Amino acid sequence: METNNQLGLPVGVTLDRFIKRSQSAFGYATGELSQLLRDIALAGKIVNREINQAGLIGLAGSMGNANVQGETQQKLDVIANIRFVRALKNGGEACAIVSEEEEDIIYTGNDTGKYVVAMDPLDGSSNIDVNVSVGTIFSIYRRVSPLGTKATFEDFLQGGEKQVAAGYILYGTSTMLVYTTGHGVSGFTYETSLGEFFLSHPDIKSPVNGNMYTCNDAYIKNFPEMVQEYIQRIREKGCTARYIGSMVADLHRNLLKGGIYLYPPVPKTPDGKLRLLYECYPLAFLVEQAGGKAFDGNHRTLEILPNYIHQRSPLYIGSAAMVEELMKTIQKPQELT
Ligand SMILES: O=P(O)(O)OC[C@H]1O[C@](O)(COP(=O)(O)O)[C@@H](O)[C@@H]1O
Ligand SMILES: [Mg+2]
Ligand SMILES: [Mg+2]
Repeated sequence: METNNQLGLPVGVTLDRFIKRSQSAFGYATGELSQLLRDIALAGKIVNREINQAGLIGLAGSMGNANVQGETQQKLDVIANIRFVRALKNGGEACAIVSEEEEDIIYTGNDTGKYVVAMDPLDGSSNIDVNVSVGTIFSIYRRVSPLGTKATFEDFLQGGEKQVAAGYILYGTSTMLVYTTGHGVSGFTYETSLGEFFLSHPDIKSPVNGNMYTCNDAYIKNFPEMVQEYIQRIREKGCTARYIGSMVADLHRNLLKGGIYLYPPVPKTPDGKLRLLYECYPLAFLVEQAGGKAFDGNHRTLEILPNYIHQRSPLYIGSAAMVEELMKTIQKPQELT
């Protein structure tokens, strides 16, 4: 029976039992982080149900207004945001939230909460109405501001290496929760009739190499020259292209099968499109924990210093050997000068 060798727990164990065992094994003994992970899983179950029935319960389509990113908000972007904020408020462990869907810090009223959460409530919004996989991404920090006070920007701008937990929920052919607390990566599959997440992917290790690259082909001609050179070279080596357009779904495939996801700076988004706090950092933490790598073209993603809660960043992430080869290619001209 395949087990999570660090905890010795078999496939099929419930998320709750896994969290309990992790709490004692990895010393986050006071239980608040465990409860926070449970609150996120609970909100994920509710959002899963609403995504599945969106077309029946009037949740398809756009809200008609734009979020802080200037992107049109889909109804499910807003609903997912409401569900996660409510679950974190009621859970009591998070004192504040940064969400893709809201400009400012969201105060939960739990000023004694030890944690702050940055989240992308619904990732892959362009795919919502066409029944293609979408996701939720979350990142958790222990606050640095004093307990009992209002959280501050500093609590969110600690840098990717200060994350205590991160992960995603993938609403796909099956619904999965995949997360890390810095002790490896485990995946749980949601069993709808029992309403439970069960361990299905213990100790996920990303293949060192892969034969898939993932980027929006329409933008390639505007990619940095060396990135274009790298893509051309791996194509000639037989790499195939896969692009769902929902980062969580694309990353999950590459995490399990091997591959590289690229979202370079392009004229439309010169700083990259993806958001550092609730897309790049959490996925970089998770991919590194699975043996992969993540860069912005110059720096390791987790070492990028944040200065704004909705800051964007280029992202190259995936199988270690593929990302390393890309980094060497990007840095080659600099070495030659
Ligand atoms: O449409 P593009 O430019 O290819 O961008 C697709 C990327 O943008 C995203 O949709 C951004 O995330 P949101 O949907 O949360 O805004 C990623 O999931 C996806 O990889
Ligand atoms: Mg997103
Ligand atoms: Mg989103």
